[in-house]
Amino acid sequence: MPNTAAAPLTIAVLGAAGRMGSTVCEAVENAADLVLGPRLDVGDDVATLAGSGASVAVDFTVPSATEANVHALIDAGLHAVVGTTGWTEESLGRVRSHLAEDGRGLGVLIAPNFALSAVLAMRFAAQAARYFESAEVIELHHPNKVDAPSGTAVHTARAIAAARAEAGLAAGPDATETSLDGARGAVVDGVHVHAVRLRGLVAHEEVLFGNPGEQLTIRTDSFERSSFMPGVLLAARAVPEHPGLTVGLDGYLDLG
Ligand SMILES: NC(=O)C1=CN([C@@H]2O[C@H](COP(=O)(O)OP(=O)(O)OC[C@H]3O[C@@H](n4cnc5c(N)ncnc54)[C@H](OP(=O)(O)O)[C@@H]3O)[C@@H](O)[C@H]2O)C=CC1
Ligand SMILES: O=C(O)C1=N[C@H](C(=O)O)C[C@H](O)C1
Repeated sequence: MPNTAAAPLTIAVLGAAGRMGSTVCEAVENAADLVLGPRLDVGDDVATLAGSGASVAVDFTVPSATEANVHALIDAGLHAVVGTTGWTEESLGRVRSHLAEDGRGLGVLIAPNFALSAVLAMRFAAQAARYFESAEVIELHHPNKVDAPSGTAVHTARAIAAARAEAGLAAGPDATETSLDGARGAVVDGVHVHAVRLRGLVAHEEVLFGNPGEQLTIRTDSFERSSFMPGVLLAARAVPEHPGLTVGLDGYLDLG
């Protein structure tokens, strides 16, 4: 929904020179109801955003910087939309506490993936998880990606694990003895996650489910970073209306 408030929302961008940050700047500039505010990169002080006219900041930086950025944004009185990966239950908890202590009703959205196809894939995977003996996640990305496994894959695996636990499912069958470390990928809450890095890829994920005699594959593909922009802009417009911490864009969508 476009922002129809009297004053257009001014959006600051952190990591503005990066692959995602530069795409966000372009998308904001092309949105009639939004104004592009300060663009921050390495070495810029987030505190300068206080009084800059920006009310929302979008962060696509690096996992090692994003938590400090969010705390600084809260101190500066800005709502935050965060796509950067690397969040843990502990770091999310610290943001939740900071927002409660701050008491100004600021909103923070932290989402591992803003592409609608990925949001739906995560939702469908969580729904399917209870019905299959086996579940594994394969994420496939461009080779310049700094982290592995992807934030989306971690989020997907955690959701599958939670749904399996709720349904009382035991660990998936696996009698393999590995002769090389890493052969079975990383294990996130009991779910195996495999990371592929390949030139030509952008951002992709397959969630594999298996039962005797049948399989289900859920796949999402982002071929271009433009795929993330409708979700980022939706979040930037909506975050002032969602005080507190929200994890996942589905928290702003009516997915039923
Ligand atoms: N949620 C989603 O839908 C998506 C999430 N992502 C995630 O977004 C993040 C960024 O990805 P991507 O754009 O590809 O990465 P890039 O490396 O292209 O961009 C990151 C940018 O952040 C800058 N930067 C690093 N530290 C800081 C800091 N402290 N303050 C401000 N800027 C900083 C970097 O500068 P420099 O290069 O000079 O270090 C760089 O310009 C990753 O965590 C990625 O996983 C990516 C795509 C979609
Ligand atoms: O670094 C990327 O490119 C992406 N990062 C996010 C992640 O780690 O899940 C989202 C998307 O997969 C693209």
